[in-house]
Amino acid sequence: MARQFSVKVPATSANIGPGFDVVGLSLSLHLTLTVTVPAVPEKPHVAPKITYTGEGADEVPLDAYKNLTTRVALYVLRCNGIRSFPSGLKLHAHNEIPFGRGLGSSGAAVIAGVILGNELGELNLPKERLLDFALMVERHPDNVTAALIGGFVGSYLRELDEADTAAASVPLSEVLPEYPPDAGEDWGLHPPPPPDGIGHYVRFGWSEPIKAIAIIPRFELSTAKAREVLPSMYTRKDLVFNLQRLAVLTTALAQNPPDPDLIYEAMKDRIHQPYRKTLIPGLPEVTSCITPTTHPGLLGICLSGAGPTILALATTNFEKIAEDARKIFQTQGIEVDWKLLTIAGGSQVLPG
Ligand SMILES: Nc1ncnc2c1ncn2[C@@H]1O[C@H](COP(=O)(O)OP(=O)(O)O)[C@@H](O)[C@H]1O
Ligand SMILES: N[C@@H](CCOP(=O)(O)O)C(=O)O
Repeated sequence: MARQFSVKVPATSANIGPGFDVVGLSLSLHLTLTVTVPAVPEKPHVAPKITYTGEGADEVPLDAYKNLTTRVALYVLRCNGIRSFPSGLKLHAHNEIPFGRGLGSSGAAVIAGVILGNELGELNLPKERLLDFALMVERHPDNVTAALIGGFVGSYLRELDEADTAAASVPLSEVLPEYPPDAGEDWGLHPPPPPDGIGHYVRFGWSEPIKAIAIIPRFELSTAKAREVLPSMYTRKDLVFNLQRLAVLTTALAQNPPDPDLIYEAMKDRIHQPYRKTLIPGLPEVTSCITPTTHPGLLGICLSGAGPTILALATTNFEKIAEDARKIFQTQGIEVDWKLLTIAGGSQVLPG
């Protein structure tokens, strides 16, 4: 009998204001893979057949050697001595996470790929090792860690020794090489495996009544582009501003009832949002005009990941908050969609 399983990975919102590259929150939109492995491998080797529905369906490659998720799976397999996908593999992806909006679509695709590789190779790798593989592709830990573990998660990258630094710094083009068409079983190069224990994390508490409103502009902004505008040096004043807020925020979001005055201020940022406002017209207006005073029920508001989505955390009044944000964006000529989301669990592998 063919083996069937599915892999379900949540969207994430990274940073939550002051936690740039440090914290992430998993949200109730998912990328789901449904996988079928034939009982008897087809001979000669048959390349995977991918079908795809949902967000990104008009642009995502269906060639397993070009698709991000399957390339990551192949990286995991090849690092573990398995040279190719099982012959005749079938994979359907259904994606609810919009591309390039700051809701962790690439992080979810990478985690889905790592888990897919682990399952196809029956490798039984622990979560910590799965994270190592993900960090070789997505090099900031906030999205991938929250997508893997679930909930409100903080993470850091271990300081590596010289050899591990070299191993972890290989270019992405070596981790995910350009595979020739029909790379199949005979393709030669071995990718560099990740060093052990790159990423470390902790899951914070989350106060049950807090929901997330994602206000999603109808344009894409690639994370790479939104990172290019950031400076490489910061003043001590700005660093301390963020550190003070992040220290308070991680506990404040677990308190019941949550304190809007504490959280609104603790979700402010001076490390990334001020620089990204040039790419997201309306960002400063939305984050400063919608407050717990003007919109009771609001706790805090920030850029989601690298943007352009805005994340508002609130306990009530969701529609008013979202519609007023929409009006502000409209004054800048930007249309938005919004979704009320809950905090999701981590990635899962389900039978059948
Ligand atoms: N499900 C997916 N399958 C394949 N590629 C994906 C998938 N999701 C995202 N990607 C890739 O990641 C890109 C978006 O990544 P990024 O710029 O980091 O934005 P974000 O992660 O904030 O959505 C997409 O343009 C696409 O190339
Ligand atoms: N810390 C990163 C997070 C990027 O998240 P994404 O969801 O936009 O990919 C950053 O702010 O660059």
